[in-house]
Amino acid sequence: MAFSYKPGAPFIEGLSARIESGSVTSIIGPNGCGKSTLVKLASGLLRPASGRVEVKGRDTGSLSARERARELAVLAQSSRVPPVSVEALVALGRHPHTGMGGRLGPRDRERVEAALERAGVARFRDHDVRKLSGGERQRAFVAMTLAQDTDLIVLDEPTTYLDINACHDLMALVRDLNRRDGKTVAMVIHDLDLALRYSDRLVVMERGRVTAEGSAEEVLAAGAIERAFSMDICPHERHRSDGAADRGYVLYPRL
Ligand SMILES: Nc1ncnc2c1ncn2[C@@H]1O[C@H](COP(=O)(O)OP(=O)(O)OP(=O)(O)O)[C@@H](O)[C@H]1O
Repeated sequence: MAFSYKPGAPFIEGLSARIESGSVTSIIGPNGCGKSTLVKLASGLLRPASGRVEVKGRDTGSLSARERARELAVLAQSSRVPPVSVEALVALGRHPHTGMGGRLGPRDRERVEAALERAGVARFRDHDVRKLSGGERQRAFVAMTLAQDTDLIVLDEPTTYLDINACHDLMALVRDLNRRDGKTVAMVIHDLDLALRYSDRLVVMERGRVTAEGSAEEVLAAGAIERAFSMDICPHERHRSDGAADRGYVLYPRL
């Protein structure tokens, strides 16, 4: 795939990336490497100069916005916070499915209810989204994407502004949506520790290119993360009382 913001100055050239069905995939890379551009190309907000984005083998460029929104739900980086209740926000996720006038039918209401419950925000249904904490608000937005009822969910920097507990909470929800509900999740994420811990696959980007793809072990073995960020990464394990091991990663700036 190729894409330029300015004519004659291709920013993305020869890019190819794959989000495996049934996986949680993190897209990582330094600021400005093109992660959000890739999300916008996937969501149809931008059009590639050449190449295509396929979802389940269908070229999304040939789909209408409504058809595309039934295939993939995208939570953009700076989602505006509308002055509505949590329930009304989640109902917006049904937009690609509702008929003329956008009125919700029984099935839509069922889906909204399920999404509120699934994301753990049903108790906030009547709250103004603007008055929620960062973590609660992000869950409300995830509920909105769930209401869209797609197999593929794309999250652009979902943990921005969240404290460490809210980050792990949200990642646990993402993993649960993947494991229990069979959602395929692709997310752009800056926190490498979260990316390495919670993803099945990683896509590493640098300067508009994908430099590595694969499991955490594979991209670490290839040295792709160290190269992209000029950091040294030291894995470490903590053995829990139940015998299981938690694996974490410590990153050191290269001297
Ligand atoms: N609308 C635009 N017009 C021109 N250039 C743009 C536009 N949007 C992004 N760019 C440029 O494209 C490059 C990639 O931006 P992008 O937002 O995709 O990076 P990113 O990897 O998501 O960065 P970050 O981690 O900082 O969010 C940057 O150099 C950016 O300045």
